[in-house]
Amino acid sequence: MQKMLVEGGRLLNGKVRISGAKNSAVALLPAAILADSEVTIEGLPEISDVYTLGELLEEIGGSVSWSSSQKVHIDPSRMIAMPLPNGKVTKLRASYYFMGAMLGKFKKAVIGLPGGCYLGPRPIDQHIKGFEALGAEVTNEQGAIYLRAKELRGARIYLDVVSVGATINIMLAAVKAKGKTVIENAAKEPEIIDVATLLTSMGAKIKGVGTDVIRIEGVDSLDGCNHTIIPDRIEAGTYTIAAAAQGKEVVIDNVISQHLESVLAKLREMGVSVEESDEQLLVRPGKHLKSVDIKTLVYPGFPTDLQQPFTSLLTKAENTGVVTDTIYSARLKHIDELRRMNASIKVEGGSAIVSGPVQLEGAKVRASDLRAGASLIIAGLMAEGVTEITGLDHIDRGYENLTEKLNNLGAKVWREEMTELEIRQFQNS
Ligand SMILES: CC(=O)N[C@H]1[C@@H](OP(=O)(O)OP(=O)(O)OC[C@H]2O[C@@H](n3ccc(=O)[nH]c3=O)[C@H](O)[C@@H]2O)O[C@H](CO)[C@@H](O)[C@@H]1O
Ligand SMILES: C=C(OP(=O)(O)O)C(=O)O
Repeated sequence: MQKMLVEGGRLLNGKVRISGAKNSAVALLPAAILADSEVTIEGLPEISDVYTLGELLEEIGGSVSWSSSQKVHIDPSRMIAMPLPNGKVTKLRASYYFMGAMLGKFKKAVIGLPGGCYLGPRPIDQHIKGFEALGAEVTNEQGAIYLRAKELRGARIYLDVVSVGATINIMLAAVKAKGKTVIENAAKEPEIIDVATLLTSMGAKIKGVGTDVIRIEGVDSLDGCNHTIIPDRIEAGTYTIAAAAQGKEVVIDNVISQHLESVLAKLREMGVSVEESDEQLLVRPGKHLKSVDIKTLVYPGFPTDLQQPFTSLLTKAENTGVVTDTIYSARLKHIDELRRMNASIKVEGGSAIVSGPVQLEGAKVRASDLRAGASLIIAGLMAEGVTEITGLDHIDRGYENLTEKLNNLGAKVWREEMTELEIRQFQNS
């Protein structure tokens, strides 16, 4: 088991290239199950979630071959409806996409309840509501979801909450259902459009993605295709926030800036200069950062996945900023760790009230989830002294070559093996 060490105080300068989007990748890979012939996906991020999903595709009989570290060929022709009640499915959130994809292809599936970041309860009732509306019988038996259908029939499905996962999962099941499916109050995240683009290249008939009403006309079969993934807006946002916190002049390369408008607007309000050009952002922090309030919302609002990194930045800003996460009200586990680093943050009525500016100090901290990890790394870059971060398996689920990318920008970040005592302390805490 490893820990990460961050020596604070160095200014970030130079260019960082953004990888393919995690939250697209983790849906595109299961979507390949639906095809009858080879699907090639290019630009995949080198992260553990992607490798785990590749292994799961092999477990159900898929042939998965890599022609480079970012390009995979999936031949689904020998896949079977193998039950996956436990094991690797519990290591990540997106294993829930095996439900929609296997239901669409085989009309049956057994999938253990997903893992992923613990951000408070993360129910999947809307996914199940959608599958049932399409004609599936769904039961929960000993922590695994059993789905069976004689046939899937298109239906009108209104989502009670706007959910990325439910929108994609229902799309996956509906593309091969008989007749028309309408998903109302659908989520609009760019990753949903990316998945619909792949499915359309496979022969699916989908209209309205990117709006809150998606219309799908079921087809009998889907073919293989080639697809290139979109850049990761959350990784891009993380480096943009890091540059605002501790940068001189940082170019964020391979980014679709429209995907980050809500975040860039808040950074500009704080006094950060962000210039947008083709596929790049040039970020220069202002001399004095002013605090702002942020409230996370569904896309195109401020993304919950950047709330934690942004909280770290606010410790450097003058005055008080209020952070409210309306998607995951309990996504506040980074706050105690930031306090260990001398941050002045109060939690009141579910909001974090960040007072600044303070000089953060290096400390031993734990990443309780993926973006808490990003938040602590950004705090470490700003801090005086060395910050030691444990819980790296979370960070590795979502950030490709993070130490290398930061060091290329002039940071000093490295990983070390933990001692047996440190591992015991980590496991018992
Ligand atoms: C793999 C992936 O893409 N993960 C992203 C996805 O997670 P995920 O797909 O799990 O998140 P959702 O969009 O589904 O969740 C949004 C909100 O709806 C609630 N909800 C969701 C489904 C459901 O059936 N019932 C229900 O009540 C959730 O508890 C949450 O409060 O979107 C989140 C919100 O942008 C991001 O933080 C995650 O990074
Ligand atoms: C919460 C996240 O991921 P997951 O849904 O995969 O746990 C995230 O990417 O911030």
